Amino acid sequence: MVLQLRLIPRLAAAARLTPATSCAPRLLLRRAPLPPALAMASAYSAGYGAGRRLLFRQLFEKESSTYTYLLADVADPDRPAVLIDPVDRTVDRDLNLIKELGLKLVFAMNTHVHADHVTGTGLIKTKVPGVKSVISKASGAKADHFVDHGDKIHFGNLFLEVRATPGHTSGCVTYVTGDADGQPSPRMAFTGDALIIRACGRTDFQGGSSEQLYQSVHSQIFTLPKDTLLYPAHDYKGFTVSTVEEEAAYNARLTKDKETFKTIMNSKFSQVDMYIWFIPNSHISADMLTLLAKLILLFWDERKKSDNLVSSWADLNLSYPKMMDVAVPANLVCGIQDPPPKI
Ligand SMILES: N[C@@H](CCC(=O)N[C@@H](CSS)C(=O)NCC(=O)O)C(=O)O
Repeated sequence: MVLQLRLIPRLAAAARLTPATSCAPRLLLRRAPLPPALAMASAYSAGYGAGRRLLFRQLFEKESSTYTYLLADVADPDRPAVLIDPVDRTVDRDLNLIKELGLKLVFAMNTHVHADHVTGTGLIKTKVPGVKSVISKASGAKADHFVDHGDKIHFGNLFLEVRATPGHTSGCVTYVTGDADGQPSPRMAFTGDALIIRACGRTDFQGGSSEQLYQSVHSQIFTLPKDTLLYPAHDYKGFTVSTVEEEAAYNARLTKDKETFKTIMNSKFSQVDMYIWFIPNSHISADMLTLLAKLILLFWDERKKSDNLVSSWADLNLSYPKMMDVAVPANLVCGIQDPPPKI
């Protein structure tokens, strides 16, 4: 009896029956099991009824804590797929998965020019002919296809809408699943580094602007339906997904008013500014200078705590990404130089 009860929900899922109808064993056995690929697709897809066509995977690259996203229309006979923010180090893993699932990769897209890892888009193009790389026009990077705010990227009967969300870099975009019948429900937003779960991307290089980032998130992400699933390009704390409702309530930086947000985002600079002012204006020994610097930092930390401005979640004390000098120039050309022309 116990065995039977355990089996019924599984069989019902395989036969796509609701639990309410699953109590009739006759019905359970009438339907042949789904072919493995389709059964897998429905287990990891979103949407309802005929719109149940999205296959979705979240993939992780551990050196840079980057998420790559795979989306495919498995109801289309060609099973067209897109990859968002692939990393060069994990290209083979991603392409093997795509092959195993019988998908046809059409677009390798970036949310922005990354500073902490080399994009996999160029490498993918050398391994899978016909794949087109995609990035925003505002990024200034090279690609096959440039997007602007409001554009749509179609793969089969699914599409992603492009929303400009500058601030982390001047060319950042968020890709959002379509708002139409047959598109995934709830919607899904791939925020790049504009929004990280309970945090956001830094704004201290690559044309970053805290003013712009605040505006971008509040106007382009927090205005999406509350149940929209948010998928960032990075996570450093072990989170995988959030929602608009959750981030609008609990994001340690973006729930603050704009001026407080700007203070949080620029806090590292405030410390640096103090050193820059202090050093040429002092005639004291190096030891004394170090002691004073420590006292200033201590005072600064205490002030932050007492102001209750920033929780440990929000605190920005970031050194430049280790790979920045390599990653940025490489990512401006799709992560890989074009092969020299054959003469
Ligand atoms: N330590 C890492 C870089 C960490 C970092 O700066 N992450 C960026 C996104 S990648 S440019 C960021 O915006 N972080 C915001 C945050 O609050 O963590 C390395 O050396 O690569």
